[in-house]
Amino acid sequence: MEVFPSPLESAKFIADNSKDVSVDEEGARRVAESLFDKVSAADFGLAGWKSLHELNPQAASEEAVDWVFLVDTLNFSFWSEREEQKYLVKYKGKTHSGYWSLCAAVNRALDDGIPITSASYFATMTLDQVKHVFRSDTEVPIPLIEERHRLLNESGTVLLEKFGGSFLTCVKMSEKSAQKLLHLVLQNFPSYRDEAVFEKKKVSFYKRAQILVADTWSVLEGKGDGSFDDISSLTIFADYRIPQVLVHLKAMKYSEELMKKLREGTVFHSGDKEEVEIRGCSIWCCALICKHLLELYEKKGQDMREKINAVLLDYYLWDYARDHREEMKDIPFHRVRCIYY
Ligand SMILES: Nc1nc2c(c(CN[C@H]3C=C[C@H](O)[C@@H]3O)cn2[C@@H]2O[C@H](COP(=O)(O)O)[C@@H](O)[C@H]2O)c(=O)[nH]1
Repeated sequence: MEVFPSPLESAKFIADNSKDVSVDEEGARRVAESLFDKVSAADFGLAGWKSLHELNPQAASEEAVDWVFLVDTLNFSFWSEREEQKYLVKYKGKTHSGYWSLCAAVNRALDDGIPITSASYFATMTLDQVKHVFRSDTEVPIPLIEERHRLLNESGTVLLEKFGGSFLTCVKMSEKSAQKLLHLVLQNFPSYRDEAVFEKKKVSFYKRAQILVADTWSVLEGKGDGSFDDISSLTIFADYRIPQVLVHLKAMKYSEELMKKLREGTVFHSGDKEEVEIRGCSIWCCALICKHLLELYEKKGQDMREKINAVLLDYYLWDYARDHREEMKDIPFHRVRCIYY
């Protein structure tokens, strides 16, 4: 497998050479200050993954780990061309959109007795079965349904052939190292190789691979096979919501030219210069926010390295973006239709 620089090294290189996106160091510092009191709250930590999100598995079982693998294999591209016409899934009396619509559809299937999280099932699912499981409660189908079908078959087959059908087997092979698990996923599951070329250099983001490791850490509550001693080595997950919230919080800025393209709803392609700059600067910006937060606590004699890392900062910012849609509506998100985020 080709060797790419890590997402953090890539992000530094991109931020140093970016033309249309800039990280505002002062803005990042102000965001860190505004989060100072929040990071010590209980739901900022690992426990929030379950306590704040009813659709996430509440157990820490092998089945819960398989749920995480299935969901993160499909955890991409929920945005719709028009806000008023989008894929929605009704589940237990609530209507879910975006990422949560995926989780709702998975839980709906499980309640209906469809073993959607079992590799032996999704490795050989037909397109029609995938369409049924992920059927929409509006006229708008889930985006990229054919790609989702291909990824289910591909990743289910690898899971059966190499890991006995259980992602927990893969986790155990990582020997409690987040980086080892990240690289096992990249080596064995091609759809997770989220890479690009920028200014003639190879760069990586590994959004789904890193969130898979992070969600595995979360579902196992940071204990046992999920007690990754190097979880802080992960970066945030470069999706299309984190950039939006960083610009909203004035920690990152777009050029007038880029803002114009985004406002016009321009659809970019994976690897486009604008997309790479947005994603790389987002990762670098959050690394700075984490650094400033740790320094603020250090000044008070507190070592918060167990409580503050890019994973928990990401979860917080992503949930913030979800809860502040209205206030953020003037900040456009970048549109790329792809299987990476
Ligand atoms: N950076 C980052 N990106 C994330 C997530 C999640 C789900 N994680 C939740 C589960 C447990 C945690 O507690 C989180 O609350 C989904 N996404 C991405 O967002 C986009 C969907 O957005 P919307 O259309 O608004 O639903 C899409 O690219 C999807 O891949 C995250 O956590 N971080």
